[in-house]
Amino acid sequence: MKVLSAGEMGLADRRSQELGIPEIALMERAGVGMARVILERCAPRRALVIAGGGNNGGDGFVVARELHRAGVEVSVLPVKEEYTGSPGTNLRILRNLGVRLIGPGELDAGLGTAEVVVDALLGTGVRGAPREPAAGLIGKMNAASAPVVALDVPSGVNAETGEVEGVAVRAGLTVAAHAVKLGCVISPGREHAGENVAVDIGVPPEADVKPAVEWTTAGTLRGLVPRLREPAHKYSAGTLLVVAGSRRMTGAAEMVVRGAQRAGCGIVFLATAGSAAQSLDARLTEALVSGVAEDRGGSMASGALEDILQLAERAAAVVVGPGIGLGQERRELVEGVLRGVEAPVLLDADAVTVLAGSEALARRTAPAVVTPHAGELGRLLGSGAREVSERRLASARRAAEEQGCCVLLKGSDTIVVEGERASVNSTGSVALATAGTGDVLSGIIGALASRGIEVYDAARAGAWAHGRAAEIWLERTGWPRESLVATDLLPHVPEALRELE
Ligand SMILES: NC(=O)C1=CN([C@@H]2O[C@H](COP(=O)(O)OP(=O)(O)OC[C@H]3O[C@@H](n4cnc5c(N)ncnc54)[C@H](O)[C@@H]3O)[C@@H](O)[C@H]2O)[C@@H](O)CC1
Ligand SMILES: [K+]
Repeated sequence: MKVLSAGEMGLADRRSQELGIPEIALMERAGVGMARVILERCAPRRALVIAGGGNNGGDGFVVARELHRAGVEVSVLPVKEEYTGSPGTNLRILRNLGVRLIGPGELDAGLGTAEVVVDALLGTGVRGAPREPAAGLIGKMNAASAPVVALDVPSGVNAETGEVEGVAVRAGLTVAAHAVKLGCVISPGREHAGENVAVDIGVPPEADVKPAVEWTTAGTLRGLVPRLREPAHKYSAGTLLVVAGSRRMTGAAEMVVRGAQRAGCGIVFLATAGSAAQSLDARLTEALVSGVAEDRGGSMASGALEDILQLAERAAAVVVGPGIGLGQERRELVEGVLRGVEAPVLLDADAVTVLAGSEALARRTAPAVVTPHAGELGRLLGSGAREVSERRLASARRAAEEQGCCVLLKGSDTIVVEGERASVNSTGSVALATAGTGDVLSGIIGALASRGIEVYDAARAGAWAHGRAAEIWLERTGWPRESLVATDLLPHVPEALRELE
């Protein structure tokens, strides 16, 4: 699957036209391809096409003609009085064919009988929140009982960013011209798009564009994760220090360690609160567990820093955060690790939260990666979870710039940003929305970093393998996705990583 931003698609389109391919030829191939997908997937007897005033509406007119040609009873609602250019030509053909054109007054009846509603209202040309009458039409489409297929982009979704400023169509399927639009793989646009499919519209390779934001697939990662080379001993295979857990939170530490072990770490050291060490040592037979100083609540104390830095000297990477708890002492501990550890450091969970307002991360020059979800990133940025959820790519970019580190923003669309580089992960499932999966992810990324992979690549490869492990679990068990628990991922991590060889 190819993913391009709206701007990149516009460039590919302009270049194609400069090479002499007429706009109407691109529109024709787009509409023909989109209609074929609709016929194959939905096989409707009656369809309603809602067409906007731009080229997205023009695609809709071609789709309507193709559905009509295939024997579907089609109604088309053109929102504008007068059409010119390629959309105008295609609307004229519909008139000549006697395809039923309806006005707003007949919309409810059309929606009531349609077996598919085709959203050709707004595409990549939308600017700002949908105005009337588009906004009202989007509401009607969302209230329809028939499935909605969006052409190119669900109307109202920003194809560049995935942001939704006002209302937006909720489609079951989005059929894009040439490439899936970036805004359809980034939340919340991703959820509005449903399944994404792209159809070929004849853009020649000479006109194509290399995307600035990578859609991370096995293909883009292949060869990145090295196989162990002989002779390997446990240290050469990657040593990782995990700083995690507290008296009341031992599971998080365990899952980070296990994730790292399955991702090929040669040896994992765990530094945890003294009172948690014994039980973790018993559970983690292959890890070297050290109990360090803790406060009265059973969380690691700032006085543990010296021991932790000593352990870190033997490690090629360090993961800090899961289950360590909050408060000033943890903040001092995390700041101390950022100051004192030269090896790549991954900060997750509580370690991200305690850094709100701290300058330790921004000051650090050695590699670092933070792996927050929207709430944690919202605290780090001081912008709040809602702002991050609504503007995910922009928020991740801002954090990466302000903190001068790699940022992995968790979500159905896991986004990884460092400097100018950005990527969106292609694997995963809603099954991952369960406790502890983030801990496993930290372990995987930490292990990859400990094996010498730079943090940006470790983060995107780790996210990919983590999502892929969930997919493999679903394929193998056939169980409902709600049933997945975080440790189910572990046996599938090696299989996922093997797909990258
Ligand atoms: N040029 C290309 O690369 C190709 C584009 N195609 C289609 O063309 C689309 C882009 O076409 P356009 O650039 O004409 O743009 P759109 O058709 O996406 O949108 C433009 C129309 O929306 C209206 N509009 C914009 N913002 C609005 C708002 N906030 N509220 C209400 N109305 C608003 C404009 O007045 C105009 O009528 C693509 O999404 C795709 O569907 C395809 O035909 C294939 C080739
Ligand atoms: K659309």
